[in-house]
Amino acid sequence: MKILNVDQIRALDQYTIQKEPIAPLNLMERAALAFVDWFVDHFPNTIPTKIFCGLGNNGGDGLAIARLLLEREYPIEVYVVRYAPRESDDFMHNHRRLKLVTEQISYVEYSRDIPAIRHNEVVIDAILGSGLSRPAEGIVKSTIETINRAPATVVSVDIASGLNADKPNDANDVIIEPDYTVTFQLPKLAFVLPKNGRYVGEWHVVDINLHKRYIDQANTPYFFTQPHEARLLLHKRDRFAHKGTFGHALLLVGSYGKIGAAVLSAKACLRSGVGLLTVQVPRCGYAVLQTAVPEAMCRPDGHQNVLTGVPDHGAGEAHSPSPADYSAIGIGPGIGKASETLAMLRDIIPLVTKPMVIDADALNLLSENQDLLEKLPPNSILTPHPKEFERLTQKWDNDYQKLDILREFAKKHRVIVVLKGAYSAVATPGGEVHFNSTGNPGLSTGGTGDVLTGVLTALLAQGYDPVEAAVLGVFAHGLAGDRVAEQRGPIGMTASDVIDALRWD
Ligand SMILES: NC(=O)C1=CN([C@@H]2O[C@H](COP(=O)(O)OP(=O)(O)OC[C@H]3O[C@@H](n4cnc5c(N)ncnc54)[C@H](O)[C@@H]3O)[C@@H](O)[C@H]2O)[C@@H](O)CC1
Ligand SMILES: Nc1ncnc2c1ncn2[C@@H]1O[C@H](COP(=O)(O)OP(=O)(O)O)[C@@H](O)[C@H]1O
Ligand SMILES: [K+]
Repeated sequence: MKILNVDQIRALDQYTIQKEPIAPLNLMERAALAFVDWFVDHFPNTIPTKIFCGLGNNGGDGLAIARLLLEREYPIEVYVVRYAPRESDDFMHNHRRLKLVTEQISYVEYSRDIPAIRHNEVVIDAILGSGLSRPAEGIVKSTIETINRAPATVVSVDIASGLNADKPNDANDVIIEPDYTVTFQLPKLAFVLPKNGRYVGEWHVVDINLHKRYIDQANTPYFFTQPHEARLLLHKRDRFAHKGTFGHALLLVGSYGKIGAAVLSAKACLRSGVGLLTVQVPRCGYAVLQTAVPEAMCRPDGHQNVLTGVPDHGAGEAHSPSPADYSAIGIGPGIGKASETLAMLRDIIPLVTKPMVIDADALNLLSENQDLLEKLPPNSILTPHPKEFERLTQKWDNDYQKLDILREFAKKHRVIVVLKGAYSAVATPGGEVHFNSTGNPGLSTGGTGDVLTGVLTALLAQGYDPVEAAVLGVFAHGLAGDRVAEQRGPIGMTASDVIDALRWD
């Protein structure tokens, strides 16, 4: 699903009005109906509901929503926040229509007009929508502050009043902090950015049938991965497949005290469909790995505690792993930053020609030795969390600047970057960013990143296109986390649970 900017959303509305064609007022009615369908599924018509409307089309939506909810016998009170002398045409139409069915419209011009809001009430916020052009001030600001202080449940129409849909807000902007946002047709970029969490709440997209042709043709770097889109990426298995069909992965993982990371990534790799798996761990991890992951072959490193890439000659290993023997290589979980391990990276990276997966301390070593970035095989997948990404690049002032840095980095180094977190962002060398739709805060626990490395390495080994591997792998990893959260709640989730919950159908 595409994420469009405000100008494009406005153009999409106009395109729909002209090409469907549909009168603007009827389009507003369709939007209000879609909101109301969602609302009646979530709130019974016994809860007192206050609707705050601005004077633009978001306010017009609010008035239409009020009328439709009154028809459904919701106890509604309507407040029009009069911040300006002029209303939009469709606001005025809906105002007239609403006045035919209720006397209950109040006008908020001064602070004393703002009603008290109690805890058992619902507030519908239709003050300002995507037409926001400046920070909330005066009576708009006071109303927003009152709503934010109130103990009620708040639902924003389209977008929280005061929140910019596609650019940063100022630190002292006053913005509605809703429990829910019900948005029209497509998500806004603001919804997937960490700093906006409290200004979005739980968000839902409702379909209002805006014109598909415009959406199909619209240019945007931003996408939101939906379940059916991820599922389309999944390779079907041939009835006559054999284990050679699904590639041979090599994981270079673990150090003394972090062999668990090696085990987690290895298990996840096997649970993600790889044909064969070899894991190289320091000698101290040999017995652990052979016991915990019997399906994997294990190459002990020559070093007792850290990876050096030099084989353990005592174990009959004559050669360092030759990258050409493997269909994909994953490096990083638990490896630490020993100088011998850096030397291993320096040896191996220039020899690898196929895309590889780079995570954790391998990323940190790259940050400190940026010349290595130039040597990465094109389309390699880097999986930093925000701190690791900052070390690779620079500090950012806001989430939008972070996205610019992310896209620039992926383009410049011709790599795929999975910037992890809620709505993990997969940036491609072509400049696109795919935000993931699965996952939950239960995944914020040690080892889940190691699991992701195993998943992605398995997909590359099976011959997935690297961008598709990243989008699909991140989606499946988050979905596994969602399954665990559903079964046992998010709080007690472990990385091992996530591995067990991986499914590929
Ligand atoms: N155009 C359409 O066909 C549709 C529009 N829809 C609704 O329309 C909304 C966008 O409508 P508008 O473009 O009228 O935008 P708004 O409803 O956000 O209002 C914009 C108006 O408020 C003023 N304004 C902006 N920031 C302000 C501030 N901080 N304080 C006071 N006034 C401010 C602007 O100058 C403009 O006059 C969407 O969010 C959505 O709710 C939906 O009905 C779907 C269809
Ligand atoms: N709030 C969240 N919502 C969704 N996914 C999350 C959230 N917090 C963390 N995750 C996911 O959990 C994983 C954590 O990875 P990482 O930070 O590398 O952990 P570790 O290094 O302990 O393995 C990433 O895939 C990330 O996207
Ligand atoms: K709003």
